Amino acid sequence: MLAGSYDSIMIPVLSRFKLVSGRLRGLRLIHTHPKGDKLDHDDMADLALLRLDSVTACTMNNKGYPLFLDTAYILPPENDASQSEFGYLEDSDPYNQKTDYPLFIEALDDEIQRKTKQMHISKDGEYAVLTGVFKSKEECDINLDELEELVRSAGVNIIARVPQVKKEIHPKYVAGPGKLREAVIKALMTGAEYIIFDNSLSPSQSRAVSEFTELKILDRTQLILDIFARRAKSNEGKIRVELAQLKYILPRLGAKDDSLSRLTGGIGGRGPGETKLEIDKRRINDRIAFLNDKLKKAEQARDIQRARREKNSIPVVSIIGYTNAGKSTLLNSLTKSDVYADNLLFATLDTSSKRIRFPKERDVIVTDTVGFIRDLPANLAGAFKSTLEELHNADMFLHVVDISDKHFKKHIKSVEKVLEEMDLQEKERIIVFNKIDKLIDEKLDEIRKEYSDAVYISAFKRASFDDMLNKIGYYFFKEGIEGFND
Ligand SMILES: Nc1nc2c(ncn2[C@@H]2O[C@H](COP(=O)(O)OP(=O)(O)OP(=O)(O)O)[C@@H](O)[C@H]2O)c(=O)[nH]1
Ligand SMILES: [Mg+2]
Repeated sequence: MLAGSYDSIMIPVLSRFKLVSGRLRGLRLIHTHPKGDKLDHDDMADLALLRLDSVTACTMNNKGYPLFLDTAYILPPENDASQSEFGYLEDSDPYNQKTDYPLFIEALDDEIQRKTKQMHISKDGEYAVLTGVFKSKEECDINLDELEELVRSAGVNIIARVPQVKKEIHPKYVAGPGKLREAVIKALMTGAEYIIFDNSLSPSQSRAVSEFTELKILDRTQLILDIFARRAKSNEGKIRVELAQLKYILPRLGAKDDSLSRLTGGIGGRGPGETKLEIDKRRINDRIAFLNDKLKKAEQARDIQRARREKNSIPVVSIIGYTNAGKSTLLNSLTKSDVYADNLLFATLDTSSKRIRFPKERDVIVTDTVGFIRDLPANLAGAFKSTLEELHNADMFLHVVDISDKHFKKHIKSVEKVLEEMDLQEKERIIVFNKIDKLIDEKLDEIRKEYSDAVYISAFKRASFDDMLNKIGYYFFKEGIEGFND
């Protein structure tokens, strides 16, 4: 029971009635409209955003007796977007209600659950609605395609995109409140647990959006962190990821415990360490200090290792390139080894080094690296400095490019930008166009004309490596690879 003023009531946080995706809240709102209007825009917003079982406005006559009941409820989701989202009860006489309410809602809830499940292609896993604000339609498509790959790599399914093309971002909510509301409703309607922003959310935006909805909110940085957290294998890699996660969370800690648990949860609760609800800033700071200390020790160990390798003066070739270009696959076929490669972004997070032997027993060390990505969030760029710093020790880069990706030119640019930022642009470099098996001949010829210096391979087929190996051989030993594959 809530008492409001003449023209509004405040609905408190409904944490006692947990929101379960693809279901109704188990709560109906019946309230008076002293002014005599029927259900208005705000009522419908509450119905959708709070996912109430139903909302009823009761108008009254001038003596204060109930006159008319106007009741709306959420309809089960339809694949047809033009379908209405709400239904209305005919039952409007306050003194003669005919609806068996519990029965009606139970049936509706079942139907919503059934229809929501039908919309989910895969039975397992969680679903996300993607959103973001983009300067142009083109930027929107490219970024959302990539975000979709990232989300998929994090093991989450995508149910819808609700983007906004607009020059300016909304200072508080990033997307305009109307757009955010649309995304939230879409998520609730489709049983999605997440709303994922392509934009980076500042701490205050992150808090504002988390207060707007009970759904889990992630931005691109968090998503990448989450993927990193899953994949990091080495001691140092794990420390760096956890540090980046903690530093990300710290300024976002709000007053509300509830949003805190959602912020720190990450996907499937893979937040940093064992930190859950009870974390506070002090404990996070303690943990950061502890990890920094551990990191220093790990770095010292690595420097010793590296110094040892440098003494050997064996040429080092580093395989670099955009994420998912096929770097690890190439390393595997090149060195007949078994480094983890998968059709996921950031499959590789720790560098691995392998040797290949050129004729006359000359060795070359080949290293695999973490994939590049555009606008790597600043705190992450730092986190992976160690991985990329090894690039300074390389004598040559193989810049692997997935030419079957329609955005491959953009990927080349992103990689070159990172090289420039790291002052590595002068290093010897071979552009290796990979996945030629996925292209038709005409398209391949076209690209060959444009990039005549590049070599063309399929990382699956060693037979396609001759050109590349010859180039490497000539660069280091002034000699090709005649007899290399014998
Ligand atoms: N068709 C085709 N697929 C390839 C080729 N090379 C790699 N792939 C596939 O591309 C996907 C990515 O390969 P990875 O080797 O993991 O890519 P990566 O560059 O190491 O990716 P990250 O470590 O995530 O940055 C895998 O599914 C590979 O099987 C190729 O020549 N042809
Ligand atoms: Mg890899």
